[in-house]
Amino acid sequence: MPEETKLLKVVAGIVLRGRTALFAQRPAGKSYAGQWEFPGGKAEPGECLCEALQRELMEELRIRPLKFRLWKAITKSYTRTRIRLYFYIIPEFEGTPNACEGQQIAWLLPQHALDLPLLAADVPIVRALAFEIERC
Ligand SMILES: Nc1nc2c([nH]c(=O)n2[C@H]2C[C@H](O)[C@@H](COP(=O)(O)OP(=O)(O)OP(=O)(O)O)O2)c(=O)[nH]1
Repeated sequence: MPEETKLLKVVAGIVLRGRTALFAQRPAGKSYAGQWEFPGGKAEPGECLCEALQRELMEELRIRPLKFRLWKAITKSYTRTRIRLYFYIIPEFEGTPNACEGQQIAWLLPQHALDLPLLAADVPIVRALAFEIERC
Protein backbone atom coordinates (compact mmCIF):
# COMPACT_ATOMS: atom_id res chain seq x y z
CA MET A 1 0.00 0.00 0.00
CA PRO A 2 1.53 3.42 -0.86
CA GLU A 3 2.73 5.37 2.18
CA GLU A 4 0.21 8.18 1.75
CA THR A 5 -2.84 5.90 1.92
CA LYS A 6 -1.73 3.98 5.00
CA LEU A 7 -4.23 3.92 7.85
CA LEU A 8 -2.59 5.42 10.93
CA LYS A 9 -3.89 4.74 14.41
CA VAL A 10 -4.20 7.82 16.58
CA VAL A 11 -5.32 8.00 20.20
CA ALA A 12 -6.87 11.15 21.69
CA GLY A 13 -7.52 11.65 25.40
CA ILE A 14 -10.60 13.55 26.55
CA VAL A 15 -9.32 14.48 29.99
CA LEU A 16 -12.23 15.67 32.12
CA ARG A 17 -12.30 18.06 35.06
CA GLY A 18 -15.86 18.70 36.15
CA ARG A 19 -17.79 19.76 33.06
CA THR A 20 -14.66 20.88 31.21
CA ALA A 21 -12.21 18.97 29.04
CA LEU A 22 -8.55 19.67 28.38
CA PHE A 23 -7.84 21.00 24.87
CA ALA A 24 -4.43 21.57 23.32
CA GLN A 25 -3.30 23.77 20.46
CA ARG A 26 -0.96 22.13 17.98
CA PRO A 27 2.40 23.90 18.28
CA ALA A 28 4.39 25.56 15.49
CA GLY A 29 6.29 23.02 13.41
CA LYS A 30 3.60 20.31 13.60
CA SER A 31 1.09 19.68 10.85
CA TYR A 32 -2.10 21.70 11.37
CA ALA A 33 -0.22 24.07 13.71
CA GLY A 34 -2.53 26.46 15.51
CA GLN A 35 -5.53 24.14 15.42
CA TRP A 36 -6.96 22.73 18.63
CA GLU A 37 -7.35 19.07 19.47
CA PHE A 38 -7.40 16.60 22.32
CA PRO A 39 -3.95 15.59 23.58
CA GLY A 40 -2.68 12.38 22.02
CA GLY A 41 -0.89 11.15 18.94
CA LYS A 42 0.02 8.21 16.75
CA ALA A 43 0.37 4.71 18.13
CA GLU A 44 3.85 3.37 17.52
CA PRO A 45 4.40 0.03 15.79
CA GLY A 46 3.73 -2.84 18.20
CA GLU A 47 2.10 -0.58 20.77
CA CYS A 48 -1.49 -1.19 21.87
CA LEU A 49 -3.91 1.74 22.02
CA CYS A 50 -3.88 1.95 25.83
CA GLU A 51 -0.10 2.05 25.90
CA ALA A 52 -0.10 4.74 23.22
CA LEU A 53 -2.60 6.79 25.22
CA GLN A 54 -0.56 6.55 28.41
CA ARG A 55 2.70 7.36 26.62
CA GLU A 56 1.30 10.37 24.75
CA LEU A 57 -0.32 11.87 27.85
CA MET A 58 2.90 11.44 29.79
CA GLU A 59 5.02 12.96 26.98
CA GLU A 60 2.72 15.90 26.28
CA LEU A 61 1.27 16.68 29.71
CA ARG A 62 3.09 14.62 32.36
CA ILE A 63 -0.16 13.08 33.56
CA ARG A 64 -1.13 9.45 34.07
CA PRO A 65 -4.69 8.38 33.33
CA LEU A 66 -6.10 6.38 36.26
CA LYS A 67 -9.43 5.54 34.61
CA PHE A 68 -10.13 5.62 30.91
CA ARG A 69 -12.61 4.15 28.47
CA LEU A 70 -12.85 4.10 24.71
CA TRP A 71 -15.76 6.40 23.81
CA LYS A 72 -15.75 6.80 20.02
CA ALA A 73 -13.68 5.74 17.03
CA ILE A 74 -13.83 7.37 13.61
CA THR A 75 -11.92 7.22 10.34
CA LYS A 76 -10.85 10.49 8.78
CA SER A 77 -9.07 11.25 5.50
CA TYR A 78 -6.69 14.20 5.56
CA THR A 79 -4.73 15.40 2.53
CA ARG A 80 -2.06 12.73 2.64
CA THR A 81 -3.18 10.31 5.32
CA ARG A 82 -6.13 8.32 6.50
CA ILE A 83 -6.35 7.97 10.20
CA ARG A 84 -8.37 5.86 12.58
CA LEU A 85 -8.93 8.02 15.61
CA TYR A 86 -9.75 6.53 19.00
CA PHE A 87 -11.19 8.97 21.54
CA TYR A 88 -10.84 7.93 25.16
CA ILE A 89 -12.71 9.54 28.04
CA ILE A 90 -10.44 10.04 31.03
CA PRO A 91 -12.39 10.96 34.16
CA GLU A 92 -9.48 10.47 36.55
CA PHE A 93 -5.80 11.15 36.21
CA GLU A 94 -2.71 11.67 38.30
CA GLY A 95 -0.50 14.75 38.05
CA THR A 96 -0.96 18.36 37.04
CA PRO A 97 -1.15 18.94 33.29
CA ASN A 98 1.99 20.65 32.12
CA ALA A 99 2.35 21.75 28.48
CA CYS A 100 5.63 19.96 27.76
CA GLU A 101 5.78 20.56 24.02
CA GLY A 102 5.27 24.31 23.95
CA GLN A 103 1.58 23.82 23.17
CA GLN A 104 -1.16 25.97 24.67
CA ILE A 105 -3.58 24.02 26.81
CA ALA A 106 -6.94 25.04 28.21
CA TRP A 107 -9.76 23.56 30.27
CA LEU A 108 -12.89 24.42 28.35
CA LEU A 109 -16.56 23.61 28.29
CA PRO A 110 -16.98 21.69 25.04
CA GLN A 111 -19.49 24.24 23.74
CA HIS A 112 -16.86 26.98 24.20
CA ALA A 113 -14.22 24.88 22.46
CA LEU A 114 -16.45 24.90 19.39
CA ASP A 115 -15.50 28.59 18.97
CA LEU A 116 -11.85 27.59 18.46
CA PRO A 117 -10.28 26.40 15.20
CA LEU A 118 -10.59 22.68 15.96
CA LEU A 119 -9.16 19.90 13.81
CA ALA A 120 -11.94 18.99 11.40
CA ALA A 121 -12.37 15.45 12.72
CA ASP A 122 -12.87 16.75 16.24
CA VAL A 123 -15.82 19.04 15.54
CA PRO A 124 -18.55 16.34 15.67
CA ILE A 125 -16.79 14.73 18.64
CA VAL A 126 -16.76 17.98 20.60
CA ARG A 127 -20.45 18.54 19.74
CA ALA A 128 -21.28 15.04 20.99
CA LEU A 129 -19.21 15.67 24.12
CA ALA A 130 -21.13 18.88 24.85
CA PHE A 131 -24.34 16.87 24.59
CA GLU A 132 -22.97 14.03 26.76
CA ILE A 133 -21.77 16.40 29.50
CA GLU A 134 -25.05 18.31 29.42
CA ARG A 135 -26.92 15.06 30.19
CA CYS A 136 -24.86 14.27 33.33
N1 LIG B 1 -3.60 14.12 18.99
C1 LIG B 1 -4.67 14.28 18.24
N2 LIG B 1 -4.58 14.10 16.89
C2 LIG B 1 -5.70 14.31 16.17
C3 LIG B 1 -6.93 14.66 16.78
N3 LIG B 1 -7.86 14.79 15.81
C4 LIG B 1 -7.25 14.55 14.63
O1 LIG B 1 -7.76 14.58 13.52
N4 LIG B 1 -5.92 14.24 14.85
C5 LIG B 1 -4.97 13.95 13.80
C6 LIG B 1 -3.96 15.04 13.54
C7 LIG B 1 -2.78 14.27 13.01
O2 LIG B 1 -3.00 14.02 11.62
C8 LIG B 1 -2.87 12.95 13.75
C9 LIG B 1 -2.03 12.92 15.01
O3 LIG B 1 -0.73 13.05 14.64
P1 LIG B 1 0.36 13.80 15.54
O4 LIG B 1 1.31 14.44 14.60
O5 LIG B 1 -0.29 14.66 16.56
O6 LIG B 1 0.98 12.57 16.26
P2 LIG B 1 2.24 12.53 17.19
O7 LIG B 1 1.96 13.31 18.45
O8 LIG B 1 2.56 11.08 17.30
O9 LIG B 1 3.28 13.41 16.43
P3 LIG B 1 4.68 13.13 15.79
O10 LIG B 1 5.46 12.39 16.82
O11 LIG B 1 4.40 12.36 14.52
O12 LIG B 1 5.14 14.53 15.54
O13 LIG B 1 -4.23 12.80 14.15
C10 LIG B 1 -6.99 14.85 18.18
O14 LIG B 1 -8.02 15.19 18.78
N5 LIG B 1 -5.84 14.64 18.86
